[in-house]
Amino acid sequence: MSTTSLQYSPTITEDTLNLIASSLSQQGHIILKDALPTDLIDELLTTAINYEAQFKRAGIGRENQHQLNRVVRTDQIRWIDATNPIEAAYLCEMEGLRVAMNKRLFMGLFDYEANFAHYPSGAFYKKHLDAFKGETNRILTTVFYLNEQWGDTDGGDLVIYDLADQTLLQVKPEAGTLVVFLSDEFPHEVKKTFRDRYSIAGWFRVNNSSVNRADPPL
Ligand SMILES: O=C(O)CCC(=O)C(=O)O
Ligand SMILES: [Fe+2]
Repeated sequence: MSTTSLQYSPTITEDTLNLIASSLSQQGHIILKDALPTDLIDELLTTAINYEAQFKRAGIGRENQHQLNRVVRTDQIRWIDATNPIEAAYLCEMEGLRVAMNKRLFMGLFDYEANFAHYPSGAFYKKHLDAFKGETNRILTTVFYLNEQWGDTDGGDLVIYDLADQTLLQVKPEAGTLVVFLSDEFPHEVKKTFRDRYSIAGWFRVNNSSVNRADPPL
């Protein structure tokens, strides 16, 4: 089936979903190679490149901290547009993952937000956590890579640490690789890249009203 079809259905198998669930519950992270169909990867990469003009400098925290932001990260992002069939196909895959993790791990994941990211040569993202315990509705991070034939000297590795700052994993941003980890447990960084590096970063979230708010309100 064409990935541009409106009838797109998720392709991740039950076996793989079981593997993801058991790995998340035991280690809190998983790296999957060749996670999605190659024609979808190609179309996502083409989409990212074609919409280059819409990418904006990525920020962290408040806008008035932009100087600081440039020290922390130098990538450019564009939020996923669900009206584009290619991007909708990616969201459909992630929706399958969301439902499967809720069913297997009772995670209560409510929705998903995601952006394309472009790291031009020289770009990086210093070590950070995507979420802080009790302060966020981001629960589970996903990163999906779109880069064909990533070489050993191309840089741009994702390095994942534990909360004691020990290196756990080093991941090449190779097309088809999907990384999933608990957002508040794994500091991570993107090493300086030496060629254009394209990815989709996303976060499964719990319902906002269940975080940071008294229930019922006082
Ligand atoms: O692209 C990556 O490997 C990770 C990106 C990341 O950490 C983020 O966008 O929060
Ligand atoms: Fe991150």
